[in-house]
Amino acid sequence: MAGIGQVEHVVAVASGKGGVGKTTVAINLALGLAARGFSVGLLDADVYGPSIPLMLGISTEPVREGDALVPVEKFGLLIMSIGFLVDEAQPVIWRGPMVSRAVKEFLDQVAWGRLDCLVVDLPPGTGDPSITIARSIPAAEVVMVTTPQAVAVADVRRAIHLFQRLGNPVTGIVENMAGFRAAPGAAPIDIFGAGGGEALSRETGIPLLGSIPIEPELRAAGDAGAPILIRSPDNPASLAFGRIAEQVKRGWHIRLQ
Ligand SMILES: Nc1ncnc2c1ncn2[C@@H]1O[C@H](COP(=O)(O)OP(=O)(O)OP(=O)(O)O)[C@@H](O)[C@H]1O
Repeated sequence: MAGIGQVEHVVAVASGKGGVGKTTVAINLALGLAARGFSVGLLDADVYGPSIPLMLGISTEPVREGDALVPVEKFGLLIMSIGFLVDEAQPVIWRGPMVSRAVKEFLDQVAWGRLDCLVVDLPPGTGDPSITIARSIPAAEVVMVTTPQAVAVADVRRAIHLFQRLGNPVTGIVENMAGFRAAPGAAPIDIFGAGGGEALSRETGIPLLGSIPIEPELRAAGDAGAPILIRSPDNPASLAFGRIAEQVKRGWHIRLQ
């Protein structure tokens, strides 16, 4: 069956600005949930820079069955990306209404079937696609990704207010690119500052789900199309993603009570 009618939970991963690691968090959160026994889909709705096919090393294309688009399977996830449908070398220059239409088509036409959770990688910021998804799935919970630095936190604050105004619960904050350790046990160097996620959590009352260190292996894993949670499950970043997946799962149980 096409659409998200049989999807139990939708987690939309958002950010206030680009390049903070939203896609990296979406991928590893999806894998962390799958590792905990859930059936998980991953939707790359980043219309302006769909990078999930590359970051997961996917070279196959989704097939059509009638009107429905069948997701590609990799690393135990069902995956659909706007990147499958556009030419890699061409810039995406769609305007607002087209973007909203494309996102709606994704939501309506992808044959997700029954899923415990669909993780959605939103475009950065608060543009049309983010608003379309938020409006189309009022029950989608939003997880905000930020770096520890004050300017990223200012953008994320604006994005949090937008989703809340649209009625989507913002259920967690993930701080990415926190302290870099040159060697295990070495003191962290706070390249992008420190404490932004915690401060934002205190200010907004939204729980900080976890903090991901700057990890060269994480960047290399993304470039190689082999996510860190699969490639190096014991890496500190992988362990942090595991704890974040655990927190997301706990949130579902708490809300059910
Ligand atoms: N904690 C980290 N340590 C090292 N590299 C990281 C970390 N998080 C993300 N990266 C790298 O930073 C780059 C940007 O990450 P990513 O594509 O996930 O960001 P994004 O917020 O989704 O960007 P976009 O604005 O394109 O949506 C990627 O090369 C990724 O591998």
